[in-house]
Amino acid sequence: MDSIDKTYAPVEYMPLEDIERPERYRPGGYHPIAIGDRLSDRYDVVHKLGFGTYSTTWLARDSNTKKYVAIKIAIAEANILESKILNSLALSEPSDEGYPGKALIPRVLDIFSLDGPNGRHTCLVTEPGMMALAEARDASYTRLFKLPVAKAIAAQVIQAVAFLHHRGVVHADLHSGNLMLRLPNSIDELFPGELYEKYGQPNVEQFVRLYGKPLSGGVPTHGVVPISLGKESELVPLSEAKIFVTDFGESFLPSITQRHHSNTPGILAPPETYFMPHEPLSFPSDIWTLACTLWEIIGQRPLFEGFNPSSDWMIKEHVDALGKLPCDWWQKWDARQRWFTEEAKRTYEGAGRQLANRFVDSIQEPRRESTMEDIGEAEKSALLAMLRGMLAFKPNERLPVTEIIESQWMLRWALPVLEKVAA
Ligand SMILES: Nc1ncnc2c1ncn2[C@@H]1O[C@H](COP(=O)(O)OP(=O)(O)OP(=O)(O)O)[C@@H](O)[C@H]1O
Repeated sequence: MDSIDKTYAPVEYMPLEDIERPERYRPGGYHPIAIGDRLSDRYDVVHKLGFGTYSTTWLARDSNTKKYVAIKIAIAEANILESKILNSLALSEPSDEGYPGKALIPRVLDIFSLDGPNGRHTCLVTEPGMMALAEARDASYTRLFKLPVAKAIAAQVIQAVAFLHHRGVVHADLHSGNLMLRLPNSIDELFPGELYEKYGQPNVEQFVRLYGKPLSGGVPTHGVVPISLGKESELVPLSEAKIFVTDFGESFLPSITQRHHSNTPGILAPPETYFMPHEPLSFPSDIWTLACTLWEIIGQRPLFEGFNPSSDWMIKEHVDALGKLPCDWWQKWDARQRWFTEEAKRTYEGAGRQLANRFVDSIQEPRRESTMEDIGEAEKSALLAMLRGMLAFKPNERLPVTEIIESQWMLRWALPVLEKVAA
């Protein structure tokens, strides 16, 4: 979402695990919701699905259709471009033929506004997901998907990006927290009481203001821990390896909007954000982030690592994995001597991990240790060739998605598995 203040207010309330900070229920912030609320005369709030910087998302039962929906309630006065982009993607265009990725973008089922103590909030109604891929991995000890499941998911993410780029849209935040496993339709057969029996009653905790002060107006009395509808990543069967892409809050059309910054997590941001800050970002920036995200879907550890990393640390990661930067960028990078000689060799012997080592540490060994299928030699070459093409330093040298979708890895190893899911 564009131009929204991300700063956090000082701590005023007891923090609660897995619940949004109550400080963010303030004018211009979240809208207070309680389980059982009826929204827009139609949707009964049954549970909470999650929260982010710009919104809280609730599971509700649509009294008209008797189906469950996700209602994303934006912070007040937010400029919601997300619904405009989703609505335009939903329009039928003859050129969409041959883009299966269209089915992987959520349809906006309804949109309405809510007025409350913190302002006017746009509410976006879409299909509810089971859980984000990131959540399935976080719930798992191995942090791995079975290999066929990972391949089927990766193929769908590529198809989704192919459709978005075909329609002129850069997603701009393609991480595994924004890729959602689909819920089986059978969930709609459960009444809310049965849903609670299966997944547990909402876990509701009281918000407590520090120093015995009363809650500020606009803060709900209770917070709700999000429901867990899914399972650990390694338990996801191939039949459930169906996804959709969420959170178009960062998305933009390069033909209309000049975007120079990336709000995607630092470990996924492309190097042009550091070296070409005056050039607008475009489709290749999605391709870099897509490569990092495909790696995480197939492996156990991120491709590039860092905890709250500085840009210099990230560039060091890129050079370790992929080799020396193009000459002009190398000269521009003042911090290079902290880690490298002028030939881009590490100043400390043994330090630094190349792409091939990362492939072993992150993908092959963890898979073997978890007694899961690993990747054979021919597939490994095809996968690494595709990823290397996606990770070209200069954005204009990166593979476009039209070539990724036709890559050996996609055609020979990923799509055939995806076809089994559809069958
Ligand atoms: N359709 C959905 N089905 C299930 N859960 C959802 C859905 N949409 C959002 N969520 C949950 O809500 C969380 C926040 O949603 P989202 O990332 O879209 O919000 P945001 O405010 O734009 O956040 P940020 O930009 O900080 O990621 C997600 O991580 C997910 O857990």
